[in-house]
This record gives sequence, structure tokens and C-alpha cells, in this order.
Amino acid sequence: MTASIIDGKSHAASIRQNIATKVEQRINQGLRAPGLAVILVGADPASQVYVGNKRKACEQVGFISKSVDLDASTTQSELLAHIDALNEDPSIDGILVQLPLPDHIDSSTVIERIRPDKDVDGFHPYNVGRLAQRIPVLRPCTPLGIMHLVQSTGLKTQGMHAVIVGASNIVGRPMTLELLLRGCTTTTCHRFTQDLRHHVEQADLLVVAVGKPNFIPGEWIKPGAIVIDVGINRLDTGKLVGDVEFDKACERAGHITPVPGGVGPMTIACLLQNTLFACEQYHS
Ligand SMILES: Nc1nc(=O)c2c([nH]1)NC[C@@H]1CN(c3ccc(C(=O)N[C@@H](CCC(=O)O)C(=O)O)cc3)C=[N+]21
Repeated sequence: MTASIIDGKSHAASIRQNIATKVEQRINQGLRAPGLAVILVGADPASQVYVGNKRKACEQVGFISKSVDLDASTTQSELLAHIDALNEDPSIDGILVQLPLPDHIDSSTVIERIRPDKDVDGFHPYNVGRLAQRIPVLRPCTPLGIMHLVQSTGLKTQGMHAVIVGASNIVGRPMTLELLLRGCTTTTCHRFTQDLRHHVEQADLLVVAVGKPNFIPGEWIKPGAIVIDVGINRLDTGKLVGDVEFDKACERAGHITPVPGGVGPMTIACLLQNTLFACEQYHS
């Protein structure tokens, strides 16, 4: 068997096209364009690339994109003051603070300062709590993008055994909640999990978000499984690879996401989707 490749890039493009159309309709009705503020503290090269992509995507769909670039030495209270100003700014529907933040800044304090109705990352405890109670509003972008990709396979998720490898606040945990919401039986693996292979071998749907190249050998994949690879690892050769041994996994999986061109572009598309949602539902 050879897996069918889930084309995240083209799914993301069609979501963005949809959003662009809706923005155009708003403008024709005399309404304002949605506004997204992206805050970057420091000059980490990977973060600069991601933030650049987010800002570009915003402009492509007709959003107003506001960039706040702060020096790595910015204090926590200075950052909080920027958030307070954006919270009050009626032209801004979404506020994203690029993570990770420098060590002298406490990210929970920062995330909790963003008004929940502008938290387009879906990281605020209010939004996490809504998702945990099955009444989601703004949902974390990467898991939301993955749910779109899973849906695109046409397979019924109800009753599937989903195994999530990684339990971070931004991917693994909210991913577990999304899959639970869709009727999967979920297993979340993390650094203390014993016999990871045993769990992975049970997965009808496998999501890996660890950040280690080739962390999951292809031979662990259950035949026919849906494999979602969230990892983005740049090798010394410059090549970008995921967390799953892709070529071998393709021989067993039913559906698999590539890296690049899989989950990454969907994360950005869902950020735009959340910003439009905040604009229409909360600020219109
Ligand atoms: N507050 C916050 N929200 C985030 O959503 C957030 C964050 N912080 N910090 C970092 C991670 C990472 N992230 C990515 C988004 C898009 C691609 C993406 O478009 N990837 C392309 C390739 C990009 C490349 O060439 O490096 C792809 O997979 O095809 C990757 C990674 C969002 N994050």
C-alpha cells in the first residue's frame, strides 16, 4: 500500500480564498476589514520567518496587519502595555504574541492579558476551558487545521483510536480535546510514556508533535492509519523534515501529511479563520 498524501498547501489556499471572498463582501457592505496584530519579541530567525508568513497571509486576504516588533530586552510590563493598547483598539480583532518569548517574560501572564475575544491563537484559559467543555469558540490554530485535514480524508473519526504524541499547550493537549470532541478514543503520549511503540501501533489516527527528526519509525505505523506530522525540523543539510520517518511511513499509512506543505500552511489559514470569526462574532 502507498499512502495518499494530504495536501495541506492546497487546502490552506482554498480556506484563504474563502476568507478573501468574505472580506471583499464586508468591504462592499461598507464594513471594515478584520485586523490582526502580530507581536514579535526579539529576533529569532525561525520566528521571523513564521511571523513574516503570517503577516503576508493577512495582507493576501485583505486583512489589516499590524506589526509590533520589540527588542529582545523588552520588559514584561512594556509588553503587557502593548497588549493593553491592542485590547482597546477597535480596529484590531486578533492579537498574536509569537512564542517562545525570551526567558525573562512569563508567557502565561502575557497570554492571560489578551482579551479572550481577541485571542486568535486560542491559548487563553477561557478559550481552552470552552474547548475542554465541548463548547469551543476560538480554537488553537494547529489542532483546528489538523481537524480540517482529517475531515478531508472523508473517513469517519467516531470510534477511531487516536494517539497524540506530545502534550504541549499549543498542540498536543488541545489536539486531544479536539479529537475527543469528534468521538475518538484518545491516548496522549509524552516524555514519561512507557512503550511508546505499543501505543503508536494501536493508532488509527496518529498525530506527532515532538520536534525531533524521524522520531517515529515508519514500521510502527498501523496499516491504513491517518498520519499527521506536526514536526518542522531543519537538518544541517538545510532540508526540512517532520517527526515521522516519511518514506517508510508512506508504505503503511492510508493517508499522511508531508513536511513542508502539510500542517504548517493550515495553521496560518486557521489563524486567519479565527481572526475573521472574532471580527464577525465579537466585534461587528
Ligand atoms: N503564538 C504563536 N502562535 C503560533 O501559531 C505559533 C507560534 N506562536 N510559535 C511558533 C509556531 C510554529 N508555527 C508555524 C506556522 C506555520 C508554519 C509553516 O507555514 N510551515 C511551512 C514551511 C515553513 C518553512 O519553510 O520553514 C510548511 O510546513 O509548509 C510553520 C510553523 C506557528 N506557531
